[in-house]
Amino acid sequence: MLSIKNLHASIDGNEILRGINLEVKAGEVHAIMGPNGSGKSTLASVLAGREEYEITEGEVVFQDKDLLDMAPEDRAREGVFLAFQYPVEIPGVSTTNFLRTAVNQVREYRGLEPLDAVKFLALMKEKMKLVEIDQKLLSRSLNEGFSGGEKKRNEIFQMAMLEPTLSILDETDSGLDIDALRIVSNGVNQLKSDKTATIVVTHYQRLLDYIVPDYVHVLYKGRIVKSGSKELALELEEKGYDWIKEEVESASV
Ligand SMILES: Nc1ncnc2c1ncn2[C@@H]1O[C@H](COP(=O)(O)OP(=O)(O)OP(=O)(O)O)[C@@H](O)[C@H]1O
Repeated sequence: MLSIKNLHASIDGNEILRGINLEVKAGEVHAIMGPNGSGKSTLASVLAGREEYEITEGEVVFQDKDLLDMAPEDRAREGVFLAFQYPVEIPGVSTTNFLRTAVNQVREYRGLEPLDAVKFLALMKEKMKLVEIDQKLLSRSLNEGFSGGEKKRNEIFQMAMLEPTLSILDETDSGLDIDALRIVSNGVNQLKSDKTATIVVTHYQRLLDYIVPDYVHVLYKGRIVKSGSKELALELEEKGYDWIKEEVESASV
C-alpha cells in the first residue's frame, strides 16, 4: 500500500529526514516512536503533502502512484488522512459544512454520487456514535475554542467520515483523558480493515495497548534505527531511548 524508500526532507536547508525506509501493507498498523525532534511529525507532514518541506531524495509510492507528485488535496482524495498533532481552527466554517464538502469531494473523486442532506446526516449520526461526539460541537466553527481533547476526538470523527485508506495519527493521544483515549482508540480500531492501514505516531506505550501495532519503529535523527514487534514499545517505556542512541552512535563509529 505504502512504500517509502530513502526519503530525505529538509526545511530551510536543514535536513530533518535522512533516509527513511518503510513498507506498510494493507491491514497493518505501524507505530512510530522516537525522542523529541527526531522527525516523526515531519514524516507525517511530508506524507500528507505539507509544502514547507523540501524533498531532496527518495520516493514514496502509495497504491502504485507516486505520492510525492500529488497535491495535498489529491492525496486526501486518494485516501490519505492525517490527524494533526495540533489541529487547525477554521473560524466561520462548521465541522458539518466542512465535512459535507470534503466527503462529497472524495466521493466524486471515487466516482460515487454525492450524498444529499438526508444521507449525509445519517452518515454523521452513525459515525458520531463511533467517537461519542456531541452534535453541538459539530455545529460550531471547526475546532474554534475546542478543548485539546475535543479537537482530537473531532479529528477521529473526520477520519471516520472520510473512510481513508491510509490513516496517519500524529500524537492523537496527547491531551486525551483516560476515557477519551479509549473512545478515540476504539474509533480507530473500528475503522481498521484488511484494506486499510494506519501509522500511529506516539510517545506513549499506553496508546498501543488500545491500538495494537503490528510493527513498532524507532525514529532517531531522521532515520528508522530500530524496528520490532509491539514488545519493542514496552522495552522503550521501561528503558527509554539512551540504549538505542548508544547502539546507533557505536555502529556509526
Ligand atoms: N517548520 C520548521 N522550521 C524549522 N525547523 C523545523 C520545522 N519543522 C520541524 N523542524 C525541526 O525538525 C526537527 C524534527 O521535528 P519534528 O516535529 O518532526 O520532530 P518530532 O519527532 O515529531 O518531535 P516531537 O516528539 O517533539 O513532537 C526538529 O529539530 C524541529 O525543530
